[in-house]
Amino acid sequence: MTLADWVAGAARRLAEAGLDDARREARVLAAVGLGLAPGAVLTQGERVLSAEETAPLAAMLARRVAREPLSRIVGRRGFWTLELALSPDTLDPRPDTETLVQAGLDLLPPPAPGKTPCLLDLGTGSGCVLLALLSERPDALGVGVDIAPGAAATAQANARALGLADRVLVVVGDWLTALRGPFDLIVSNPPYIPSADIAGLEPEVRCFDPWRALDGGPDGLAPYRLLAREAPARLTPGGALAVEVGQGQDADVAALLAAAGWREIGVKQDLAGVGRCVVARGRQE
Ligand SMILES: C[S@@+](CC[C@H](N)C(=O)[O-])C[C@H]1O[C@@H](n2cnc3c(N)ncnc32)[C@H](O)[C@@H]1O
Repeated sequence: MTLADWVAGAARRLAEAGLDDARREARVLAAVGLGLAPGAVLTQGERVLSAEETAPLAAMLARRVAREPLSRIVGRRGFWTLELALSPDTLDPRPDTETLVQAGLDLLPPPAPGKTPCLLDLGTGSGCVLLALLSERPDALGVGVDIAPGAAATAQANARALGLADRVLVVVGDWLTALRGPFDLIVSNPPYIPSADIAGLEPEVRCFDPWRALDGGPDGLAPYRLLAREAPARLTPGGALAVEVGQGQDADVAALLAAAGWREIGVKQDLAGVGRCVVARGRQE
């Protein structure tokens, strides 16, 4: 079988499995499985594949037909400027979450001699948000918290692989329970899907992202209520909070922060113009 034959057959099976971009995905699977640059799949179409080459490709194709996301099959995801490892306990980081990174960077005080900004990322998952922030701010230290030990281990491994481990502490914990702070910036992309909506999500999400990374309680807002109540005591005076929100949740989250006494509340939009992130400052004193 040639590479072009394999790609054509894989694209057919992926289309039958309901994937929109089946041909491109088939090419990516072939490139990853054979260790080729994506363009080489097109230029090497006549290459004859050996049985040693087609067996792992078939295994990868079967996983994608079962709607496992490509990033999980490959085990890695590009986020911000970083390349991150994933594990079954981590959410697959989404491009929209880069809005939270930018919001966090905008809220931090500018670098100053003798100052070490301290950041906290609640529900760190792969560590994507925290590590992106630290990669941009070499003067800062960061703590990542996750309730899933496997996620915390992956975040720590990502910190090591990116050369950031000496500025990162990852702990297993339940939100703010074990932490006193104070932090200059708290960021979080908490689970925010209303529990009853999870069953209706795409298979890539409901079958492969961990349930704890999705379930935000009956109305999806439970983690924001907790953060609105408990985060102020862990911030430096004038310290800031930035949280990612689901589509349509920005006004509700802004309102519950306002009710809890937060100041300078604002909404940041993602590239599609969706209110994706709510920012606020804690007490001045
Ligand atoms: C939506 S995911 C975000 C992961 C990562 N920050 C990202 O943006 O890709 C939410 C994360 O919160 C974690 N989590 C859920 N409940 C938690 C809790 N009670 N305390 C700490 N972390 C929690 C989940 O394990 C998951 O990693």
